[in-house]
Amino acid sequence: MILTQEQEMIRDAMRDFSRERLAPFAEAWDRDHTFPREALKELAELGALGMVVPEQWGGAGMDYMSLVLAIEEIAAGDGATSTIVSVQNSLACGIPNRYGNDAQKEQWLKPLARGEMLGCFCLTEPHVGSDAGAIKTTAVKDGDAWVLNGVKQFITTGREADVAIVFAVTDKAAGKKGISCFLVPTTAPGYVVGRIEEKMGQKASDTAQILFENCRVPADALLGEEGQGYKIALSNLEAGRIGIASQCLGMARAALEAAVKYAHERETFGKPIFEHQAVNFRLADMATQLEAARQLVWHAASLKDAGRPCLKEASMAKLFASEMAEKVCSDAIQIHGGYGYVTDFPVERIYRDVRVCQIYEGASDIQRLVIGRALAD
Ligand SMILES: CC(C)(COP(=O)(O)OP(=O)(O)OC[C@H]1O[C@@H](n2cnc3c(N)ncnc32)[C@H](O)[C@@H]1OP(=O)(O)O)[C@@H](O)C(=O)NCCC(=O)NCCSC(=O)CCS(=O)O
Repeated sequence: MILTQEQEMIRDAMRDFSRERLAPFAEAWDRDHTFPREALKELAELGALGMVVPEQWGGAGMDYMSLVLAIEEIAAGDGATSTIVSVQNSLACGIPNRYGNDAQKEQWLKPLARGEMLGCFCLTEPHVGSDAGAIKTTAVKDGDAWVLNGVKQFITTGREADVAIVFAVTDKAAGKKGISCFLVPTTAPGYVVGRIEEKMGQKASDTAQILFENCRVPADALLGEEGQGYKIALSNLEAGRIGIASQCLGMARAALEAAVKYAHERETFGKPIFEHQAVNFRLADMATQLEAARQLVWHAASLKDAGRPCLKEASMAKLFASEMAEKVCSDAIQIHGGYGYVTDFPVERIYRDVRVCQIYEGASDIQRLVIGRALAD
């Protein structure tokens, strides 16, 4: 697939930004659990927080291909920042962009797309992850308001967000068709930030448990139709999964580049290890797997840009890219030997950061389930 000149320019600008403003700080942010607020502000100025939202609604009006290129570059600098950016674009902006009315777009989408606000996506619950249709959080109509009660789990940017997109049951008898979607300001009384998870990686991005304790929002907080929530969640996870797959490309590329550099510097048996065929072949396999994943991601993004269905292709891209990335990052550690296992080199952090890509926004086996179902059609 050949990129347009404009797409190449976006990629190059993001690459420069990532090298200067993300990569040099990623280790310290990880160590100190620092939320990258300043970097996000700068990314907002570059239009990277609402890339595919039309300009009319505060976005950059770009295509999905540009978004995946940007996410790859951001992830190459810092995996945690790329998660925040991916969730912001695909879910926090993606859902109101697609389902919001004009008033909701004015109030929420514009500041989200400009990056003046951050958003989070509250679907998963402590006992409900893959089986998303089984959520228990409720929203009950009370006069002119909705009152939400329940607990959401593993919410990216849950503590830092200004607005949450929340899925709750409004009609228990209707099953999955009784789930609705709400825009909840995080300042609403009853939006309570619970535990902040202590994670294996991506420590610069906050992952929170969110409690809804009689959280009262006005009637116009309902996003889309009552009962449409499950469909809204699943249809946007499709774009979310392309975003996660792009992150995998960036992190795997950073690990590959670190391994190539180290292989040129490190000598054994009288020559750089790059010249040992065992190492060179390993690097060749890593580069090939990475490129194969990139083609899947670009294919899914190009279908999305063409307005064509891409549920299966998005799942294929996420499945392959996330499993590829863990293997490439593991191989990068292997090439570094003992130095790959300590924090002096970036591959240790990247390996920890990339692991969750096989889990969030639909675990690998959920992607297999979606792909398998498509084979039956
Ligand atoms: C496991 C599942 C795939 C099971 O799905 P279901 O069988 O329960 O649902 P379906 O019957 O397939 O679909 C229900 C309904 O939605 C419509 N639908 C589905 N997909 C799309 C789509 N891509 N575009 C448009 N519409 C769609 C479908 O046609 C049905 O409509 P009708 O009823 O026919 O009218 C599913 O539960 C699943 O994907 N599970 C995984 C959930 C998941 O990924 N969770 C992660 C959440 S996010 C996270 O972890 C962190 C977020 S963040 O980083 O903070």
